[in-house]
Amino acid sequence: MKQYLDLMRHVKENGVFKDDRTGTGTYSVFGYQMRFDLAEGFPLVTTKKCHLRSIVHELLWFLKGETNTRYLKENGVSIWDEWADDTGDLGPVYGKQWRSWEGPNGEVVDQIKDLINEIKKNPDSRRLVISAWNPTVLPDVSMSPRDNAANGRQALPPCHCLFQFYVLNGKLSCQLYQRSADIFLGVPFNIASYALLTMMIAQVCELELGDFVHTFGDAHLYSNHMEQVDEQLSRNPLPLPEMKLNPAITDLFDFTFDDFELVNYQSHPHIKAPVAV
Ligand SMILES: Nc1nc(=O)c2c([nH]1)NC[C@@H]1CN(c3ccc(C(=O)N[C@@H](CCC(=O)O)C(=O)O)cc3)CN21
Ligand SMILES: O=c1ccn([C@H]2C[C@H](O)[C@@H](COP(=O)(O)O)O2)c(=O)[nH]1
Repeated sequence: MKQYLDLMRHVKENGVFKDDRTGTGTYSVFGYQMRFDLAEGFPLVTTKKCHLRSIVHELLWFLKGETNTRYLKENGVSIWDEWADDTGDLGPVYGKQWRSWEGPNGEVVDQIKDLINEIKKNPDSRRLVISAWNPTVLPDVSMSPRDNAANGRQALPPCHCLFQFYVLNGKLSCQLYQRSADIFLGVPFNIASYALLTMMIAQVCELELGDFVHTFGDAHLYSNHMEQVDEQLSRNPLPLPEMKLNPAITDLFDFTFDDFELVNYQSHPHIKAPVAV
């Protein structure tokens, strides 16, 4: 995961102090790109121990089209709790936009289902795009995330907001545009999540693995993560683990937690950091 450490080092060395919505303060750069060849191993950060369980459950939760933290809580995942209202609602976040985007005339679009059909039917298409960015449901900035969720708006605007697939020589690649990136806490999750989604889609579309390309808008290090960043930069990356998917699954929506097996994950110890809310 040299790519991830290079990003961290780049922002530490070139980032400029910038205030942010949470009041924490960040060191920020605008625009950066990383590339991972998914055939070379599963891109899970090795310079700190990452909790793959949370990542897998969060992705399955998006794919179910759910936007309430109930499923996550039932599975011991608490990463979205700070933004949910008292009933666990987050408003129409990722799951809603991916699986049931509402159009102006009441039509409902299942972007993921349509994407799978299109990859199978028309792999050369340049329109294999999914957007979670829906301006009609963005939060009202005068309200807290919880109050927005309680009022039917997104608790937070999507950070990983647009992604595109690309098929060449029987290999599936994916590029994500992430408008805002918490490099220490969020990005290891985002890389692993999209790598996994690409592997799942490749399997059900009978394609080999290509690249995951990760493109950033505002890539930042929170000012209260700098000690953790120095610790992580002092560590050497270890060989990448391997991710095995249950080969019997042929429908994207049939994957469950037990269909994923991470093998040979060697990592340095976990590093704790506070999340900016
Ligand atoms: N400031 C901020 N950073 C984020 O990465 C982020 C948000 N806000 N808001 C929405 C989601 C929630 N995400 C989160 C939230 C918390 C962790 C976190 O605390 N991770 C810890 C513990 C992991 C676990 O419990 O499994 C870590 O060490 O990675 C990670 C991603 C990603 N997003
Ligand atoms: O998947 C995610 C979700 C969120 N983040 C980070 C990026 C920012 O630090 C915050 C969101 O705050 P905004 O003011 O809406 O940009 O969460 C992430 O890195 N990955």
